[in-house]
Amino acid sequence: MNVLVVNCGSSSLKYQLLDMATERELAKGLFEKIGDQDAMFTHKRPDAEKLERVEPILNHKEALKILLDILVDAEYGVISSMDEIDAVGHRVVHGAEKFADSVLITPAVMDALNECAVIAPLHNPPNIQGIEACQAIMPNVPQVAVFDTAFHQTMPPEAYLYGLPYEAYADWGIRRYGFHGTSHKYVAQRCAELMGKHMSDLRIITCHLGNGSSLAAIKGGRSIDTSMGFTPLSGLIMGTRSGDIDPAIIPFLMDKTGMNYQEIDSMLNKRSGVLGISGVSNDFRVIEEAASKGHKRAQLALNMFHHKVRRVIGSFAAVMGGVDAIVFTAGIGENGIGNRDEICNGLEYLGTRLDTERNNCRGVEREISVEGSKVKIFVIPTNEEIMIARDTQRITATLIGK
Ligand SMILES: Nc1ncnc2c1ncn2[C@@H]1O[C@H](COP(=O)(O)OP(=O)(O)O)[C@@H](O)[C@H]1O
Ligand SMILES: CC(=O)OP(=O)(O)O
Ligand SMILES: [Mg+2]
Repeated sequence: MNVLVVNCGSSSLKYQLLDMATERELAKGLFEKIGDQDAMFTHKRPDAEKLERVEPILNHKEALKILLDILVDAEYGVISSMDEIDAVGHRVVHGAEKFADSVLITPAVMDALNECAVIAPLHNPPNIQGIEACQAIMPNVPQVAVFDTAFHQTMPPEAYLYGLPYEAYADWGIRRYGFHGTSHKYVAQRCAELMGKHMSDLRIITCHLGNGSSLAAIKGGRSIDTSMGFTPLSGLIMGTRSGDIDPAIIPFLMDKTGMNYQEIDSMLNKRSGVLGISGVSNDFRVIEEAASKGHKRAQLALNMFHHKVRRVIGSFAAVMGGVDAIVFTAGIGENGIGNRDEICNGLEYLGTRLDTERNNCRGVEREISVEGSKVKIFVIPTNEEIMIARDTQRITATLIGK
């Protein structure tokens, strides 16, 4: 069975085509800056030259058309006709309490996704556009939605409820949902495999540190707490998102500056985080470069990020009654050698001992704690796509008889 995995961001589309008999990656690629005149398209199959193009791409539907043309292209293609795509799996960021598992997309599911879009305005609308575009182009191919929120549905109420009047939850569904669940689940499973243990015997803290960042406390294979909340805005300080702030700051700012709630929302989501603190960039590579040249606010942004990650690690060790392993993943977690070093510096009280030699790596799967460290530390490149493809196969297998 060939599964196409589609991950639509606000201005990007990442894809992978996988042969599920062997879980082999047939092709993968990325569209960036969709909507711009100079949108970028990169496509790669393991045995061929990488294709890179810059061209105007209007929207996600157009990106999907280009993608399907390339998949059957004589030079860069990997299948001879679109009939060889058996199913499509989509990343959907917010599924609220409606979805504790992946689902086959039906008209009723689409209605539910549209309802959830209200609480994930940055993420769900592009996810929905991606699904609709695929339905228009491949009307007979089954589509599956895989939710960032699903893995965290095991959190107990004391972890997911906010200290608001109970009606906020009962009437409006206001609670912590948590995100990046597919990534947290994948790296926790790999961590258990690398340790030669069952997830049920382990307490793992997974650190997904990318443009959006979140940590999860995974005890006995279940997410019992996570740093993101009702939306992906809360928790750690991120690229452009503030992370946790005192909610009283919002009415205070509205009163003092005359900003309306849309302006506040835009400030918190797009102009805050390490970008807002450093004034330099949301990209950690650029911030590190500036800090190394003595830019004080760039260094401050890095210090704040490390401090906040350490703070959450400490609190998650507390809620799990200890920790057996810490895993770093996503762009910064996989590549940020200095970031991992700074974060682990001061965690020794938990029983962690980072090996600086082993930590000198990027994008590889490896243990980075010293031999015999009581708490193991790992770098594990995430693979949300394989998780999405596996769920898509599981859910559509009987339907398409493969
Ligand atoms: N070598 C590196 N060192 C530090 N940070 C890096 C490195 N490579 C990538 N990153 C960071 O990873 C982040 C993007 O992570 P990623 O997981 O791809 O995010 P997203 O999926 O949210 O777009 C960027 O902020 C980038 O700075
Ligand atoms: C949920 C979330 O924050 O996703 P991303 O990191 O892709 O922005
Ligand atoms: Mg990501």
